[in-house]
Amino acid sequence: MSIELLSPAEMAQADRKAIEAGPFDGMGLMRNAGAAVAREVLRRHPGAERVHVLCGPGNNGGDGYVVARMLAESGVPVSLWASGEPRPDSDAARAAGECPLKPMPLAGFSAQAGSVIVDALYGAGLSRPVDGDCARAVELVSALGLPVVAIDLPSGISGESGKAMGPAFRAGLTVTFARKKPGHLLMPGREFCGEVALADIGISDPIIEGLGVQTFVNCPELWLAEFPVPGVDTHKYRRGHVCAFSGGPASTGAARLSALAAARSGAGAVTVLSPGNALAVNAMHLTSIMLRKTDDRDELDAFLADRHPSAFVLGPGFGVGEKARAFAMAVLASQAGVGGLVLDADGITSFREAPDELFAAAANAMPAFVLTPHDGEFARLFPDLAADERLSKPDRARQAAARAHGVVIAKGPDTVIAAPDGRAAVNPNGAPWLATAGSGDVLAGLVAGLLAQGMPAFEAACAAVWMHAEAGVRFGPGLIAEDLPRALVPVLAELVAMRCG
Ligand SMILES: NC(=O)C1=CN([C@@H]2O[C@H](COP(=O)(O)OP(=O)(O)OC[C@H]3O[C@@H](n4cnc5c(N)ncnc54)[C@H](O)[C@@H]3O)[C@@H](O)[C@H]2O)[C@@H](O)CC1
Ligand SMILES: Nc1ncnc2c1ncn2[C@@H]1O[C@H](COP(=O)(O)OP(=O)(O)O)[C@@H](O)[C@H]1O
Ligand SMILES: [K+]
Repeated sequence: MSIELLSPAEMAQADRKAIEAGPFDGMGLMRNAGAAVAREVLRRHPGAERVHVLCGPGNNGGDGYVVARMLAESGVPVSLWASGEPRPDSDAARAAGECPLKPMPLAGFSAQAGSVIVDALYGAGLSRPVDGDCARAVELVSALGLPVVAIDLPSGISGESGKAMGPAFRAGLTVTFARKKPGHLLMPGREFCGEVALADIGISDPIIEGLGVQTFVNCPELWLAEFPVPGVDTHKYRRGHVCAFSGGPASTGAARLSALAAARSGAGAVTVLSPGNALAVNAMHLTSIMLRKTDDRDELDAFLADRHPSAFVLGPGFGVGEKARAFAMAVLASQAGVGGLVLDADGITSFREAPDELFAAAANAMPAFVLTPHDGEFARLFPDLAADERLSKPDRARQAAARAHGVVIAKGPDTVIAAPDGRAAVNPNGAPWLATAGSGDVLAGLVAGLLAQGMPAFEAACAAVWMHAEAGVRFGPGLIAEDLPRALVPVLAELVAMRCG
């Protein structure tokens, strides 16, 4: 698997273990890294009039000296600029020694149109905002609009969090090594990296597997083995029964979007649980989806005992207040074999004054518990985590999941899915077409649909987020939430084929 996302500390550990295991020493890895970058520069910019290689004092700069040497050996005009001397006796110093070009001080850096920039100032070791000559170089390159190839990460971007620590290069291509880092996928890092190319520099898969990495790219490889495919002898209730709670007569559409998505995901039966005064409007718009009057806790308990549903969506269009809290608590307390509760939107907001009550109920619940907050909803349940600027999005989601005793889907352009056991996945395939009213309701229904089919909560949440994004991307401009359930069909077909093939 190459879906692990390595933190800078894990990458340094991989580096050490690879050197111990051989055959490459630190210098060998650095030569491999530099060679991979030089290859990409030659391939992507064959007509470059000049390549300016900007080297920092650490190993990222070391990679830069290798690139400068190899490009010069290939006959490319190269200018070499350094922000400082490498530490004596370091691999970077050796790489500088092997380079026939003498670096010029970065303070004097200038470049012309037609040039390409190789950013080897800082990579994984960036520990504070870039300033001084480096910040000036970032400004100049951006003012000239020159193409940038970044080594490992664009200087100024945190590999851990994707945050811009002050000025940062905007690369067209970032070449990274062994595995991607969270900062390549998290915003705004994803924007600053441009295309990310992964190069093998001789760090083997068993070394990465031995690191115990807990952060992953969210892609089918992560959850396909758990993806539900019905047996030939199945029947509709065995494929799972999802229920979506509807709001009042003026806000019923959201629950129907969740219901439709759950049905498309493969749940065999779906019921909208509606207040009595909204039954008529719901009935007008439902065909294969069932409808049942559910006005209070007694009616809900009767339904649970009578129909043994498998998963619930509570929140989309539901309204904020005591009724949402009571229904959520009833589902979590159910001993009737309910597989899961997805709490979204108004369901989340209803607990803003009493999140601990919700989390305590989830701790003792039989049903799996999944929360699907966007940033605003996240801050309502976890104000301290939302305000903590030191946390990366995956760490914030991980802590929230542990506290909530449930899986947290922290939504946005870089949706993160986290489990209470510390696993986190960063979604790579989101697109802005998904930012449309009701899109989150569809996602909540998809998660419930997969839970109802017996998929474990973390995998169900990851699969739903990926499928939702994939459907949105493929549909593209003009997407509205109503389109998403239908747009899922080809995505589902491919997943089922991959799973069975
Ligand atoms: N870990 C690995 O497996 C490999 C790493 N390689 C390269 O090594 C890089 C990491 O090297 P380093 O750990 O030396 O780190 P960097 O080269 O990114 O940073 C160098 C040093 O600069 C200092 N520094 C950080 N931010 C600064 C700032 N804003 N202003 C001034 N100084 C600052 C830090 O103390 C850091 O030690 C990777 O990004 C990659 O390019 C490659 O050589 C191949 C193998
Ligand atoms: N810029 C973006 N790029 C990719 N996905 C996005 C972006 N903005 C929002 N989304 C996704 O769209 C959905 C919006 O959900 P939500 O905010 O709950 O909206 P609603 O309540 O209207 O359905 C989420 O899945 C979110 O991850
Ligand atoms: K860099």
